[in-house]
Amino acid sequence: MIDIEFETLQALGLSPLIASRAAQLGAHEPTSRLARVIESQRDCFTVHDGHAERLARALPRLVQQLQAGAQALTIGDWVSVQTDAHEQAWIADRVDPVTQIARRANDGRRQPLASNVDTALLVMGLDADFNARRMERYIAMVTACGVTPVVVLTKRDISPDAQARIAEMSGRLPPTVPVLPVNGLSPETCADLDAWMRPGQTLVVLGSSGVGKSTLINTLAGAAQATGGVRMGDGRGRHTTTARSLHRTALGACIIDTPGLRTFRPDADARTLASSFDDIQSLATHCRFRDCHHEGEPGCAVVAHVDPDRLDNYKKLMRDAQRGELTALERIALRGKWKAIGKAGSQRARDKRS
Ligand SMILES: Nc1nc2c(ncn2[C@@H]2O[C@H](COP(=O)(O)OP(=O)(O)OP(=O)(O)O)[C@@H](O)[C@H]2O)c(=O)[nH]1
Ligand SMILES: [Zn+2]
Repeated sequence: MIDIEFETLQALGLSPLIASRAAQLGAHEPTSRLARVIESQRDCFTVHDGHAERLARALPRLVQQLQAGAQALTIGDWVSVQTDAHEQAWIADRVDPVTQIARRANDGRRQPLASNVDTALLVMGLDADFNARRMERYIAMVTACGVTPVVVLTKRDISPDAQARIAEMSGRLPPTVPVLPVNGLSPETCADLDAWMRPGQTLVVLGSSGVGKSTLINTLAGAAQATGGVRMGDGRGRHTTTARSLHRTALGACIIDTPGLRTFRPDADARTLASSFDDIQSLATHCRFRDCHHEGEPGCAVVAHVDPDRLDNYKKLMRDAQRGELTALERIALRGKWKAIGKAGSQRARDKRS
């Protein structure tokens, strides 16, 4: 069995659930240690075992095993690391993640963004970046992964439309989703986020490029230096967001930085995605017709109470997700059908002209 120093590793986000899963990993080697992936490059990882960080590669056996399950190692994963005779560190096993945020790449492949995350800080600027629809999609994506969404609206100090935009966002989201307007540069932001930053917690920061993700992390982690905490992921004291990295914060939580993320295709089915629109779903039970499409039917409770743009966004997300659930063959058949319809249409147009 692998040796686990719970207290030491809790500072890196180890929870009792992950520790019990890790305890079931076979220790192939006496040198095996539990560690967390705190930075991921292309095929090399920085892992931290609570004492020191080091570079490690994954054993080809593990890479193949993960690939077979459409998985890959990613930042936040807990792994067992062994050292060979040349002092090279190898990742031999991975603990099944408790949560994982993933998206679908354009080619349909599953792309994990971060593992073992409790809370996602969904960062959006109150300036030109502001887009409530995109925020709803972020919320659906992380909720579907079992991660708690917290909306962080940055640049409240410099945006003339801040008040109206804060009201718009809080007005259309269900009250279960916290909306926090902040000035990411101000240390007061730490207090606003206090509730999600307890020791053992892991947060991920998601949002478009330039919205203030790094600024927020610097503010949250910066205080760590004052209290003697360790800042990880970047030994040079300068922050770059070309790769993902995990940082410790003053309050004991870990926080994962990601490069700007504008578009994503959620990796979840329609029903799972719908869970972040439970306001719509519970209102739908009050519609007069059981199969109401909320498109102007009489006695529709949804249209009467939900922001119309939010409802549109919900419908679009459901359509996208259902499309995503089609198998490759079904997609080809569907494309063939549309092509045939298009051809028939242009033939009709030609017939008309001649
Ligand atoms: N006034 C003000 N400026 C902010 C705030 N948040 C971020 N900024 C500024 O916005 C710019 C972009 O912030 P970053 O933290 O680099 O943005 P990012 O999201 O990490 O960007 P990427 O690394 O490209 O993904 C910087 O000049 C910050 O100083 C805020 O709340 N108020
Ligand atoms: Zn209805």
